[in-house]
Amino acid sequence: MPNGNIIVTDERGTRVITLRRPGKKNAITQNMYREMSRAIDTAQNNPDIRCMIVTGGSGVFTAGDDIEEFIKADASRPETLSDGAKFLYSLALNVKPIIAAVDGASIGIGTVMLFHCDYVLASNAATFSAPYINLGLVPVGAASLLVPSTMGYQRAFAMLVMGRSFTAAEAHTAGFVNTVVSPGHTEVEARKVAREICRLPAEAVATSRKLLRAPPEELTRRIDQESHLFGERLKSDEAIAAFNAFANRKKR
Ligand SMILES: C/C=C/C(=O)SCCNC(=O)CCNC(=O)[C@H](O)C(C)(C)COP(=O)(O)OP(=O)(O)OC[C@H]1O[C@@H](n2cnc3c(N)ncnc32)[C@H](O)[C@@H]1OP(=O)(O)O
Repeated sequence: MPNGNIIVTDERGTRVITLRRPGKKNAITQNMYREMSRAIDTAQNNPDIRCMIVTGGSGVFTAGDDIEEFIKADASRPETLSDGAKFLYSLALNVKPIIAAVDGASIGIGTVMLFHCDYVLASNAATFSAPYINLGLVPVGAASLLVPSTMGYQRAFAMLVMGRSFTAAEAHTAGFVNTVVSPGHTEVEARKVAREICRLPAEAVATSRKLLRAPPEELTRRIDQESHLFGERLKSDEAIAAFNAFANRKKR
């Protein structure tokens, strides 16, 4: 069932996937993961869809996984969070170019997702972090493979092990943002990039893209390894203390 927090529209060969949960900074629930997976999976064999755009609209990309769901999840049953895991597979197995439009904060899975995308536009108000460490967790989504291979070990260490945030300019220098634009302009620019891609010969795009990317089986193997460790970490004292601190932060 569509939940209203993910809006999917098809526009002249481009599927636009919009996260819309403004009251929660676009934090992603398991339902939202399901909707995003469906949008990506159903594009695979649809010849009318040439590329996709993922956007959070203006002001924020996403605050990452919904931490309230982590708190509610039964740590002995990691499958309660399995839609997130399936979404990572959808990204790894996707064969069509994805353009990301990032305006504002991109946190956790929001940032990891970008390393599976093909073209990333950011506003100069964008920030990028993957602060798994601050929650006592470890990276997911093949981040431990893709992040160092994209921007080098030391920058990856700062992001994934130290939990540092990157500005748009730093992300551009690090190589995972193609273009930095003014706030409020990421979607317009993403549509221009989409039109450019849609004009290219589709089969040659698909084959060239495949040559550039890590093999899907390598990505899914790393996703599985990370997910196993992530499941272990979810039960840890460090993670439980961090989730409770987030839940109680406004009560103090
Ligand atoms: C496997 C993948 C794992 C991950 O993705 S790990 C990363 C998880 N995400 C985070 O650690 C980020 C947590 N959120 C924040 O740090 C902050 O928020 C922001 C910096 C994004 C924004 O701060 P501010 O502008 O002060 O807004 P606000 O009052 O904190 O948030 C507005 C409402 O949004 C809810 N919210 C924000 N992020 C999340 C989240 N990740 N999960 C669940 N809810 C979230 C809040 O609670 C609040 O809601 P209410 O107004 O009802 O109190």
